Amino acid sequence: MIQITNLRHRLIEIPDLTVDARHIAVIGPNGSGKTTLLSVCSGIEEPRAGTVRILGRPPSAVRIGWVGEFPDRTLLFSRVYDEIAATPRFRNRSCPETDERVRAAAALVGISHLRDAKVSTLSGGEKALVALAAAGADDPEVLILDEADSHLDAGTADRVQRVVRKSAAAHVLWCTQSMDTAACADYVIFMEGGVVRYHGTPDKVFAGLEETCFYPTMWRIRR
Ligand SMILES: Nc1ncnc2c1ncn2[C@@H]1O[C@H](COP(=O)(O)OP(=O)(O)OP(=O)(O)O)[C@@H](O)[C@H]1O
Repeated sequence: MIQITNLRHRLIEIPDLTVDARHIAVIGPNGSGKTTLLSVCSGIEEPRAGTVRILGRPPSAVRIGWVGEFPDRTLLFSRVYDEIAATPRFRNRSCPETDERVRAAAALVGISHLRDAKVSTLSGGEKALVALAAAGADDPEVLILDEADSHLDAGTADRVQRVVRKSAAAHVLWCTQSMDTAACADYVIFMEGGVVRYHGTPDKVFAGLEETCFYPTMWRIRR
């Protein structure tokens, strides 16, 4: 469960929000506060006021896998293998266990062939996949993805969706500009001007967005 109480940070103001769903999409216009909300939920930033509790704990006490929008800014190592191995190594896993985790995470994301590649030689989409493999390499309790699908072709974005759905994480918090992706979530949070304008099941949230550009294209076609 994710519980937000009296949260204020930059433009964000969320008095009270409790979400008990696994796959949560965060959507809304540019500048509405989506990344800010994800940063606070991941523990990257401490909120100015209020609290976030995930699985009953502050984010700093939760094992979180994070994939940012610009992997170029977050990938730390020059070799793909070392990037994926970083989390298990930081958690003092043994070398054989780390190796097993790296191989499994790379295979799951479909980048086994890139394990020994240099990060600098990868495309933007491949870097996003490396970041996803790294985020999932040490059994995160919560996966947080900030527009991780923004550089991916449709096929790769689909693969990422499938990988994320297979993850054993208790919550996947995913900010996306693809309303078709958001429509597949269990729960949707629509932000506008720093406040949560709508939240609930996709049916409920998109009912309020039917006349806007935020209505899923696939739903519009099917109507
Ligand atoms: N580090 C920062 N310091 C001050 N203001 C910031 C910082 N990061 C973001 N902001 C401001 O907070 C507001 C919300 O930004 P945020 O990145 O959370 O929006 P967003 O909904 O994720 O936008 P986008 O869809 O464009 O990525 C913006 O007005 C932005 O200028």
